[in-house]
Amino acid sequence: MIRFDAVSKNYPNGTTAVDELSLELAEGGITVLVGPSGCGKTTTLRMINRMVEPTAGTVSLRGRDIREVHAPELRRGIGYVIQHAGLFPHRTILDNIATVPLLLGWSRKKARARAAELLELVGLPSEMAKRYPNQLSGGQQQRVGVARALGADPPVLLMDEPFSAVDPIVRAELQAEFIRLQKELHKTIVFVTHDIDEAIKLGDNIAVFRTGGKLAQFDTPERLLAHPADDFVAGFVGQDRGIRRLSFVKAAEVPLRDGPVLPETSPVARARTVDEPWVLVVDEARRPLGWAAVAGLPDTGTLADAPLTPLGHTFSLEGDSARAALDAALLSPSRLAVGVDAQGAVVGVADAYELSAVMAAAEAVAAEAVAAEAAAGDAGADAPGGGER
Ligand SMILES: Nc1ncnc2c1ncn2[C@@H]1O[C@H](COP(=O)(O)OP(=O)(O)OP(=O)(O)O)[C@@H](O)[C@H]1O
Repeated sequence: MIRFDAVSKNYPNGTTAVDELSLELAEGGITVLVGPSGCGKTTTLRMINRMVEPTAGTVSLRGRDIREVHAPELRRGIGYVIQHAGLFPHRTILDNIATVPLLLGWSRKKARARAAELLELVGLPSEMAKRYPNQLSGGQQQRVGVARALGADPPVLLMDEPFSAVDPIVRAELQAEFIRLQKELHKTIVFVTHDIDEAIKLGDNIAVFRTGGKLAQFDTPERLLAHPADDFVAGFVGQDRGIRRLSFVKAAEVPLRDGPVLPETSPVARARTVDEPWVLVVDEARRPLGWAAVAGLPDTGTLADAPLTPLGHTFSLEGDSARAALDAALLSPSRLAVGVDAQGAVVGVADAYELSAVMAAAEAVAAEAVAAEAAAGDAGADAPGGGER
């Protein structure tokens, strides 16, 4: 859909910002451009909307060389979101979001109605419509930035480090919201970040750049972690890529055992018969209340009388990954992760050792997939950017 053919950008001072880039970005997917500072990510992004013109090569959009398209017309179909949202300080939030529809000649009423819809879409309350940007938090401003970029419902969205200027908690919220939004909108998104964790979380495909504007690898997150093309990529994706790979294993695939689970109505004597140092105490709906150390149990009474240590966190078999399960195990006082169903009821437990078995199984599946691809003789054809490249 967006295609780079041997594209280079050289500046008069001798800097090569992008060096012979050939890449094909899938329609309706999120492609993340990632790499160290100065490796040419922003330049690559801006060549898509002609804010930067290549020195050599061709960028095409849906098969059409973008040089043939008048820049303002091209940009109408391409939303653009930048790091600090870049909102107009003297316009209300609603008018900021209505910017593009107004530029397109929509009536003020229609543009504002669309802006109100977009405000809701990005998860902001309608009361914010009349405020000014400085009356919003950084995270809220970023949401407005996204809403504004969606103003004319462009099929393509370019996002340059949109979540980098906010704290880690807000950033995680924005990322989750962004994933939800994309499930609804199916835009073709090109997303720049220098953060490999963000790239892995958001990208359908990831292009890793190295300094000098060279593409080091273009692949799915799974393949990037499993098969980094060289030492640079391996170093960039980091030493803890084993743990990251657990993100691709569904928690539902984690083998659980029953574990030492007892209702709070159980007599403490019952907990002593369990051959474990900790028992998980649950309510009548099997929802976990906390861990009780068997050594610290009162002499008589029920588990409702026992001192409980908080769980840390549980993991959901419905939506979480094995990475969340491992985290839950590491934070649990008993070192057991507690898996719950959609109602929050305990299904079973697993320790870190058991979770490592899931990793081994996932590796075997990945190795099989690679072998099958190689056997089919088209190892490159299905990989992103493959095919006609
Ligand atoms: N107008 C310019 N004139 C000269 N060199 C430039 C110009 N714009 C960018 N560069 C250089 O081109 C290279 C790539 O810049 P670019 O902004 O694309 O990198 P980046 O990967 O987005 O970096 P960052 O993560 O730090 O934003 C850098 O070395 C930069 O200094």
